[in-house]
Amino acid sequence: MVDKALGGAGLRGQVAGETALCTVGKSGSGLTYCGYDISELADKAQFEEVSFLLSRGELPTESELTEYKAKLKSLRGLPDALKTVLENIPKDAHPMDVMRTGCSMLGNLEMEQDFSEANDAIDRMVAVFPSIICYWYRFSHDGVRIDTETDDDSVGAHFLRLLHDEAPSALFEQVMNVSLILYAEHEFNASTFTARVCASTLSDIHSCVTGAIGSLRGPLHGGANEAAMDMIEGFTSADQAEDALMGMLERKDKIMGFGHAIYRESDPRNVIIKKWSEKLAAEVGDDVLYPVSVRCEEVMWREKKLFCNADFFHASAYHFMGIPTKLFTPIFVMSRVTGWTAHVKEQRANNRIIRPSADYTGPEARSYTPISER
Ligand SMILES: CC(=O)SCCNC(=O)CCNC(=O)[C@H](O)C(C)(C)COP(=O)(O)OP(=O)(O)OC[C@H]1O[C@@H](n2cnc3c(N)ncnc32)[C@H](O)[C@@H]1OP(=O)(O)O
Ligand SMILES: O=C([O-])CC(=O)C(=O)O
Repeated sequence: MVDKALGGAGLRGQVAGETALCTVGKSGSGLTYCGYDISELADKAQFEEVSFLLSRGELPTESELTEYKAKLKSLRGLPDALKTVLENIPKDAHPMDVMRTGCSMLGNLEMEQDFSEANDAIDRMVAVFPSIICYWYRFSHDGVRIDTETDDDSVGAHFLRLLHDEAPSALFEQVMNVSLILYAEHEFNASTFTARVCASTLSDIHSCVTGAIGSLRGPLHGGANEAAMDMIEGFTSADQAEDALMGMLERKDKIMGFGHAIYRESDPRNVIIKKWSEKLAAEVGDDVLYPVSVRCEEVMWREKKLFCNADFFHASAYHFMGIPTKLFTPIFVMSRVTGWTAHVKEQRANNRIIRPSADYTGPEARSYTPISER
C-alpha cells in the first residue's frame, strides 16, 4: 500500500536523491540556488550569471561572464534543417510541442557526443531556445523568416526583440531578466525529476530536456501561468473577479497559479514577480488586470489559505509586456533548461538507474483464456 501518512501519494515528502543545486521551502518558504538566496539573485544578478552558476557551480568573474555571454550570442543561429522542421509545424500547434520538437531535432543535428562536453550542449540550448520558439511563432503567425542572430546583450532581450521586431525597453528587459532567474531552478519538481530519471539511464542530454519539456507543459506545473492568464483575462473588475472566484471555489474548481506541493506559507518568487507586475501595470496604464490579480490573491488566502505560486503574477507581467499567452510556458523552458541540465550533470556524476517499486493492486494470478473463448 502507498503510505499516505508518510506522504506516499505523489511521492510527497519522500527524499528521492541528493542535490547541491537548490533548496526549496527549507523554512516553509525559502529558495536558494547553490546557496544564494533567490531575492538577492533577482535583485542583483543577470540571468546569465545564474545560468553560469548552475552549469559551472560558481558565479562567473567579470571576464568569465563577458566570455560566456559572447559564447551565448554566437550560438543563436538555427541550422537550416531545424528551420525547415519549424516551418512545417502548424500555426495552431501548442508552442510547448514546438519547443519539444525543436529540442529533439537539435539533438538529431547536434548530438551530444561525450558527457564531458555537456556544457557545450547546454550553452547551445540556453542560447538557441528563444530562437526556436520565435522563429516558429513569427513564421507561422506573421509569415516572416526572422534572422535569429541578434546582438542583444541578454537572453531576455534576445527573446523580446525576436518576438516584437524591436529592441525592448530597459524595463521590459529587466523584468525578463528577473523572470528568467526566478524560473531557473527548483529542486526535484516534476519536470526536473523527469530529466533526472532519463539521465539515470545514461541517455543523451537532449532526450532528458525533451522529456522535461513534456512534463512542464501540463497545467499543474509550468502550464499554470497560461491557465492563470486565461482565467484573469475573463474577469472585468476586482469585484466581479471576487464573485466569480467564490463560485469557482464553491464548485471546487482548481484555481491555476495557486498552491504548491512543497511551500506551505508562500512562494518566495511571488512577492518578487508581483512587484514587477505592479510596475509594469503602471507603465502600460493597466487598471483592470493587476487589481483583478491582487483581488484573486486576497480571496484565495482569505477563503482557502492558498497563496500565489510563481506562475500567478507572471501571467499579468508577461501580458503587460505584449507576450502572447501561448508563449508563456516556453519562456519557462528558456529559463528552466539551466536547472534541468544542471541536474542531468549532477545525476550523471553519481549515478544509479532510478527505478522505484510499485505495490501491485491488480487481479490475482489467473490463466490465459484463448481468444475464441472470451
Ligand atoms: C511553477 C509551478 O509548477 S508551481 C505549480 C503550478 N500549478 C498550479 O498553479 C496548478 C494549481 N495548483 C495545484 O494544482 C496544486 O496546488 C499543486 C499541483 C501545485 C500542488 O498539489 P498538491 O501538492 O497535491 O497540493 P496540496 O497537497 O497542498 O493540496 C491541499 C488541498 O488544497 C487543494 N488545492 C491545492 N491547490 C489548489 C488550487 N490551486 N485550487 C483549489 N484547490 C487547491 C487541493 O485540492 C487539496 O484539497 P483536498 O485536501 O481536499 O484534496
Ligand atoms: O517545485 C515544484 O513542484 C513546482 C515549481 O514551483 C517549479 O518547478 O518551479
